[in-house]
Amino acid sequence: MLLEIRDLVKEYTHSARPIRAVDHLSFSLTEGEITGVCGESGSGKSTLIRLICQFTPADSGQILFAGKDITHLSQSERRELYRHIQLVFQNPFRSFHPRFTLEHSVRAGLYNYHLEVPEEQFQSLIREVQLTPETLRRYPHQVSGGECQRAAILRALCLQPQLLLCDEATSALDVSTRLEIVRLLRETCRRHHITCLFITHDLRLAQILCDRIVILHQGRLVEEGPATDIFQHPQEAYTKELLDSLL
Ligand SMILES: Nc1ncnc2c1ncn2[C@@H]1O[C@H](COP(=O)(O)OP(=O)(O)OP(=O)(O)O)[C@@H](O)[C@H]1O
Repeated sequence: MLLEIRDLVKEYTHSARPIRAVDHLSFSLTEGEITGVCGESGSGKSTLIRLICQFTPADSGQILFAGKDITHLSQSERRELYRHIQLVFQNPFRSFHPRFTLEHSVRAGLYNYHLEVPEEQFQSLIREVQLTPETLRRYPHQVSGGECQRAAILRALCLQPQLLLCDEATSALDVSTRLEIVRLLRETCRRHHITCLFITHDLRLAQILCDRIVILHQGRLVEEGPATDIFQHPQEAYTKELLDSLL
């Protein structure tokens, strides 16, 4: 197992009514697999990502990465962790500095970790994400959402992460671009043996992309299993409801 979530709990207490966004959640990610975490708005998907990345502290439970407890890390340990766990966000434009070219930002990811990718390999990765050196020399406002998201995938890829976390990484794109990015993610993860956690409310995309599916509802795990089982033989009423809403 590359990532294990064990009995994880996160409650937001500063609102009038405390909200348990993640409620005794347990599941794990097998190395090299793409797991889709699916649920409606408010089911706790983004909170889960924030907990894994340590953007917010867990109340209880454990997160293990490659067997190591990463639930509560120091700042320097967190920095080291981010080399191995890369994130692709929903809005590609917000994940790049507007005053730097895409290439500058992609290479900065490497400088930050004192890493070097031989130029030939860098050019090959650019081709792999179906960008051109010319597009990379542009600023974020000079490229399309799809191109910007490809650059975000390239930036992650350059660091050779073990785990890629995608938080609604295709939601801000139009339908055909969404499919292209999903295919790119699938091919890239397979080729580089990257484990992927793909957070989405879009079950159709999860069906195309994912090996395994975890269904969340109000912070709880409703059902999990191989994607084919979940889509062809859902066991839980809530999963059936979600699938019926696709028809
Ligand atoms: N910072 C916060 N403070 C208080 N409540 C929060 C906070 N962040 C999220 N919540 C609440 O926690 C619950 C889970 O939210 P979360 O954003 O994790 O769900 P989600 O499945 O990612 O939803 P969406 O798909 O709409 O982004 C929701 O009820 C939300 O209102």
